[in-house]
Order: sequence, then C-alpha cells, then structure tokens
Amino acid sequence: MMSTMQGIHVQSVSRHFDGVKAVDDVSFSLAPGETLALVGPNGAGKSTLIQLISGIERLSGGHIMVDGRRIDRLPPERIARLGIGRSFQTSRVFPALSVWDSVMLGTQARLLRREHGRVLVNPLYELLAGLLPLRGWRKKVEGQEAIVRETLQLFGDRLWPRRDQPAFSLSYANRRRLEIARVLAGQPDYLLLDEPAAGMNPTETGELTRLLLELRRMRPQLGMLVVEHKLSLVRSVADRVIVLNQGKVLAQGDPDHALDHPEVVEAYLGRVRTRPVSSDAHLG
Ligand SMILES: Nc1ncnc2c1ncn2[C@@H]1O[C@H](COP(=O)(O)OP(=O)(O)OP(=O)(O)O)[C@@H](O)[C@H]1O
Repeated sequence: MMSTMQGIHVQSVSRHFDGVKAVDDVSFSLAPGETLALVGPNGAGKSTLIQLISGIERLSGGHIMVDGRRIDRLPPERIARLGIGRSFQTSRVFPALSVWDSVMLGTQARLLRREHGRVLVNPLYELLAGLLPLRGWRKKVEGQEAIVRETLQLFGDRLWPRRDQPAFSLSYANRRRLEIARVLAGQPDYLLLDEPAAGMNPTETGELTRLLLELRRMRPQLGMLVVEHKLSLVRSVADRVIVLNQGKVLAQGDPDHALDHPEVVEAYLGRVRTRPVSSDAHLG
C-alpha cells in the first residue's frame, strides 16, 4: 500500500523577492502517478514554485517534503538524485552534443542515484572497457543505450531519425522535445515540466499532449507537475489543476471545475464570462 508520505508535499511555502510575494503561503501535494497542472496569469508564481521544488531558489518560509524527506535545504543536484527531474522554459541541451549523446547524458541521473552519488563516468574505466571485454561495464552501457532508444522512440519520428545530429541543428520544437527526453532518460519518479508547449504551434501542442498521455500510460507511477498556459493540453492531461494568482492558490480541483471557476475566469480575462474558457484559450 502506498504511504501518505509518498509524493511531493509543498507546505505553506513562500518566496519573497524584495517585498514581491512571488509565492505566498502555498500548499499542495502531488501523489505518485498523478498529473497536476499549475496555471495562472503571468507573474502568478508558477515558475518560482518549480525553482523552489528543484532547489534552484531558496524558500522564504514553509517546507517541501518528497517521499517523507525534507528537501528544501538540499542543493539542486541532490534533489535531482532523489528522483525529481525538471525541464526548463528554455531548452538546456548542449548545442554541439548529438541528440543521442544528450539523452545518454540524461541517463546519468539515474545511475548516480543507484550508485549513491559516486561518479561513474571514469575516463580510464571507459578506455579500458573499450580495450578489454569488461562485462559489467558493457552491460551497464547497454542498459543505458536501451533507455536512450526507448526514450527517443517515445517521440515517434521526431528525434529518432535525427539521433546523430547535433542539438543546434534541430528545430525549436525538436529542441524542446530533446529537453524533455533528456530529463526522462534519468527515469525520475517526479517530472516537473515548465511550459513544455511554449512556442509550439497547435499541431506540435497536440503531439506533445499525446506524448504526455502516452508517458502516463507507460509510467503509471510517474508524478507530473506541469506549468502550462495552453488549456487544451491542461484539460487533456491533468488529473487536477491548481490556479495561482499573485502568489496564492486561487482555485483547485479537476480541470473543468477549477478552470471554469468565475474568479479564475475573471483573473485571466479581467471580467466574468458566462461561457466556459474555451479549450484553446491561452492564459497570461
Ligand atoms: N529572481 C527573481 N528576482 C526578483 N523577482 C522575481 C524573481 N523571480 C520571479 N520574480 C517575481 O516573482 C513573481 C512571480 O514570477 P514567476 O516567474 O514565478 O511567475 P509565473 O507564474 O511563472 O509567470 P510566467 O507565466 O510569466 O512565467 C513575478 O512578479 C516576478 O517578477
């Protein structure tokens, strides 16, 4: 049975920047296997929450627990090793690295977790493994290669045929896909996605929506926190939505309930509408 300690628990979290309450006493939980969307107008505090959970920003108050362990004082790399993978709003892939190698690099996150943080990429070991049939090492590399293959193939024919190309030669949408693939290859228990569909056209957004649904099917234990302005994606993939406004939780619940709440509609559009917010509305 799953313990209630399991999951990400954001408890009374605040982050102030010189008097600006970017996040103001926010609490919520994300269970394993759940997909939670964080939405809200520009400046609502969504990205700051992702920065806080991943350890890039420090809290001004409150605390964050993951699977029963307090993480808000840990450095980002320790948090990543605890199984929290995140993507960035702007892609962080190394431009000169091939698609394959970029995702291979992502697999290190998982290996570091298994080996309790010992550095595995030992150049001498790699050289020896190339010269001698070191079976343990070969097995490890083959395991990583299988993960890279499986991860790239999740993206249909978008990344796999381009696996030998350098990241800089990819289209914008493909670079964003590669960023997600890199994080997924670390096989995180929790995935934090910061505006994965930003800058994507409707076709690309639809494709990303299907990818996230497929991911849910393939990794039923994965907890996902998705910051996204595009409501069509949110309505399709999220079990639950949290609406933030000016650093505070304005509404939460299932997507239809939370997004059609009159106060939410008003916060976004500046007036109360009688019709629900259309599925392709772009917030912010
Ligand atoms: N490093 C920082 N220094 C000062 N102020 C900051 C910093 N980071 C965020 N803020 C402020 O905190 C508030 C929340 O910003 P945040 O980026 O979290 O909003 P958001 O909901 O992600 O918005 P968007 O949808 O535009 O990305 C804003 O007023 C922003 O200007």
